[in-house]
Amino acid sequence: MHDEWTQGNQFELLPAAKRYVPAMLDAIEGARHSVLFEQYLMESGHHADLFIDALARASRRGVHVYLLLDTYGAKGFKQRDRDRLTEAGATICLFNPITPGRLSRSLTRDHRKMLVIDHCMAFTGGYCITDEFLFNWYDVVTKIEGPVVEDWAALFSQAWSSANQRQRVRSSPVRTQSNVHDQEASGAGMIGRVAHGRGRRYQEIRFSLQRRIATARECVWICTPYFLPTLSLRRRMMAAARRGIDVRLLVAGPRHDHPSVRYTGQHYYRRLMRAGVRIYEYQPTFTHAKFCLVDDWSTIGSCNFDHWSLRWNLEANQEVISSRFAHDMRRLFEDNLAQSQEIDPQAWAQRPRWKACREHLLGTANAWMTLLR
Ligand SMILES: O=P(O)(O)OC[C@H](O)CO
Repeated sequence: MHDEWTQGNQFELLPAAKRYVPAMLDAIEGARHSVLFEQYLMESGHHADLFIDALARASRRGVHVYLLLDTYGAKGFKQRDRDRLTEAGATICLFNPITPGRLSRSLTRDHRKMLVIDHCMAFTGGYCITDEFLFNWYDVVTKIEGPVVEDWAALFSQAWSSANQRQRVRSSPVRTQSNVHDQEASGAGMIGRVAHGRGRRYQEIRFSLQRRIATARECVWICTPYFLPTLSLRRRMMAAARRGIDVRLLVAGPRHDHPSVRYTGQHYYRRLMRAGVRIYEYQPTFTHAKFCLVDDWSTIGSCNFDHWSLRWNLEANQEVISSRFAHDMRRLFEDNLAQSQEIDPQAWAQRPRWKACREHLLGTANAWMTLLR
């Protein structure tokens, strides 16, 4: 079950849409039994069309296709596109319809991004299905094979059941035979687990990262587009840097899709850098990727490690313990860092006063709004 470690897995990093989109589409084309597709943000457009066409084709050749979409995130996914899928035989379920007058309940969103093929291959990462992701933004996905794929499927089924209790969609995701046991028996491959989060009720992704940082021996490298960290995460990053660990933070730079989020995150730069954390802002485009490396432990998935992810959302990340995968992750980081601008602490201290005021105001407002420590 998810949150438990399994052996005998294979993980492959697929940086940039030109790598992960064809890989996911090929996997859908090759599906024989089932496709489980869970996504937060899905908007009609060219990117969505690629997936709709592949999913509809799969459905027409008898593959069971299930889409679990977040109601809020899918508001730009047009009815005619939904019809194309359902007319081909796919089943769509919307997670947590907005309930007027029930703000707290409505804030819970399904932020996960996953694709599971025939219970033997899965994909997760930060990607969403909008044209920005295809043409302009940078993201990273991991392809997953091995026993841990069953845990991704189980997580999907759980969310599907809970969403359907409210909507009474009759069919349920099928289970099919997979090759996981062969792979497990072979003993080859990497150790991995699915870590998930359900708002404040269950925060394993958050605590897992914090535990790893607290016991790091060499490096703590974190990449997130929306750096709105909890106090506990900041404290652990600073403590690690103070005891000589190589702590680096890679965040989105000037091409941010929500500039105010960037300025809010900058509120924390001075203290982090004073503790020894090195901060980089990605330059070529907006990076929406979410992955971390702590020694030989890695995590990649939907979680932004921000208040929103931790307080309200359903999240899911792939965690891996493997020196081979850590090597790949390190190379990915190094490639991204080479395209980033490192913040110079002295130059930062001399930035215009109005910028510091802007960060302070936004940072204070954020702290008051979230009240999550
Ligand atoms: O919530 P995320 O991390 O999937 O990001 C979604 C887009 O940034 C919305 O602007």
